[in-house]
Amino acid sequence: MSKFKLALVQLKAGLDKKENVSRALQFIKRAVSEHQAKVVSLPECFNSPYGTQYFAQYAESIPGPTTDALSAAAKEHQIYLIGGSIPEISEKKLYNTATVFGPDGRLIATHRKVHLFDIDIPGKITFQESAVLSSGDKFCTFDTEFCKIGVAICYDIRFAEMAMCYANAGCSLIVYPGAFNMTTGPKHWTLLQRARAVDNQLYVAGVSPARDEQASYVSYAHSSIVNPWGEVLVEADETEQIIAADIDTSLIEQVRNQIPIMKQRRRDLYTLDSPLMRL
Ligand SMILES: NC(=O)CC(=O)C(=O)O
Repeated sequence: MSKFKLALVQLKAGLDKKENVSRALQFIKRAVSEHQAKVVSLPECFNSPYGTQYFAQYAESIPGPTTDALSAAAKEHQIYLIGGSIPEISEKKLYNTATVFGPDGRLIATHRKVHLFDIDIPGKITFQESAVLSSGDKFCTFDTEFCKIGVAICYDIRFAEMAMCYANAGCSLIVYPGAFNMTTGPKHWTLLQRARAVDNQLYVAGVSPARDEQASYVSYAHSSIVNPWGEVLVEADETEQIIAADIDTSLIEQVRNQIPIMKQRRRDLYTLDSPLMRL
């Protein structure tokens, strides 16, 4: 059983990459000083605007200037830092990639968005990440002294199977840096976080960029933290801010004992074992 403070930084990312990174660092400092956070997450594409036209222009290799800054921040504040995501370039391919740094500043995990955001809702939104990005082909979990944590990015949240694999691997919390939009966000963003939390009886956090009405892609924002009952513990509005909540792993045990779906699974009828999760 353990308890720790998780803080999410709902950052407003603009066109100036250096400015985005430097503001992210200021917010990380505040998350620690004002909320005593032990785990901090930034949003999807925190060092660039979100959009297929931006990925190549803002892409960096990992390690690179942005992730070097994250590593130093994690070490300075002695926290686990989930670096939202950044456009990554590797061997001429572009990825939407999250990095995770431990309290010693070491890169302990990376996640390349596995499910690319390709949708077409006529008259509302058409988006095709796969026109520019390549998808990742690995899952991402990391261990802390508090619990095991899973990371996935935005559209990945729509795939219940992935969250189940993370739960099956022992995660107590799944963090989704994500930038839902003004069409799908109001309908699905919080609902999906609550659904993944209830399906798996664990904590779920969604961390979004703040809304910028002038941007070509307008983020819904509303970062939130949901408990294993599927209750929203804290939810941001659309503005730039930090939200934080206690993650208490004893509640997971309690819920799983009271509603024991984890033990009642009919594994003779279906499988949850991904080869990626044989850790
Ligand atoms: N931006 C995304 O990756 C996902 C999204 O906005 C949605 O699923 O809706």
